[in-house]
Amino acid sequence: MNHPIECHALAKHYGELAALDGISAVVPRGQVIGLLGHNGAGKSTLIKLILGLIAPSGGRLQVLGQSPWRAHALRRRIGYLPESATFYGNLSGRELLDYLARLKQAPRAQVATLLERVGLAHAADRRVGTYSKGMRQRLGLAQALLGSPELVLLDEPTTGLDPQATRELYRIVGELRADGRCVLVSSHLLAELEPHIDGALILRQGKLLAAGSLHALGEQAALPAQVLLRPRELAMGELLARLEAGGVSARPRPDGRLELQVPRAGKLRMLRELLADPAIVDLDVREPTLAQLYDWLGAGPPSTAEVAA
Ligand SMILES: Nc1ncnc2c1ncn2[C@@H]1O[C@H](COP(=O)(O)OP(=O)(O)OP(=O)(O)O)[C@@H](O)[C@H]1O
Repeated sequence: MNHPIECHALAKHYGELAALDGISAVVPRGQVIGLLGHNGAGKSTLIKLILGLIAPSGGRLQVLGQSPWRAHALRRRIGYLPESATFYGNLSGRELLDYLARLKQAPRAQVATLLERVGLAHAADRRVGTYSKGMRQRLGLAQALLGSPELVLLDEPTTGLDPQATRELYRIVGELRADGRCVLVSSHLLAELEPHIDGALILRQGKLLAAGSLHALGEQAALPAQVLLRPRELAMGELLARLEAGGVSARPRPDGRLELQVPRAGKLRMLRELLADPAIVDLDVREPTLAQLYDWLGAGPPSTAEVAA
């Protein structure tokens, strides 16, 4: 069966500039995939190509089994929340969704359900012009879900949302995944995004730097785990000396704990030894984060020399 998004050597040029430079990847059904990259890496260009708003300069792109360029009927099967959604402020939330449901040929009955789902039922009959930024973002999510799209594209979806609304948004994203939809989320907030995605597409200067499940990318990077130790009272010096004698370098932290970088290969053996050490009263293990993986891949912005080249 086709994947919701499949691209091969996909390219988009603006004159001399390769905004996308030969991207090959698939985005599977029933998964939430992070679309990551620094400013100007090519994320919005990829989203516009998927939506069929711009034509590729080369390569092949299939979205829900067809080429998206000028495929107007395909857009009804895709939900899209733009980075800063602007709405006609004189309509109420309900009127606006009613109007968009008609445009998208979505069942009008979905309007009330979606307003409820994004937590806007109480404000459904208020003018959108009176909505807060977070409320407008929720309305944007509701319009993206009209017509029960198979593919949902969310561009920086938590901009302007408070922590509770952010949790609610990711709860809905989780429901979409459970329902077999495919969700592509573009974001710079790696720590916020990490618990909610199955995998990532990481772009840098128009090229695909990495693609795959977070687990597979983590295995590939083989970054060390971070271990935090709390020594028994007055045992810090004794513990540090013992670790150093064993060839382990530890960094004392301002919170009174010791931080160790433990290579994946010897992790279990080292943890067993640490657990048996009477000078340690508490121990935390932290796996490498998406942000560390991102740095390891060198996904940051280009240097001045690269820009000049
Ligand atoms: N219409 C256009 N004409 C010329 N250059 C463009 C156009 N659209 C995008 N670009 C360039 O293509 C490159 C990729 O831009 P794009 O908007 O896809 O990046 P992005 O990863 O979405 O960045 P951001 O995180 O800032 O939104 C950038 O160098 C940008 O200046």
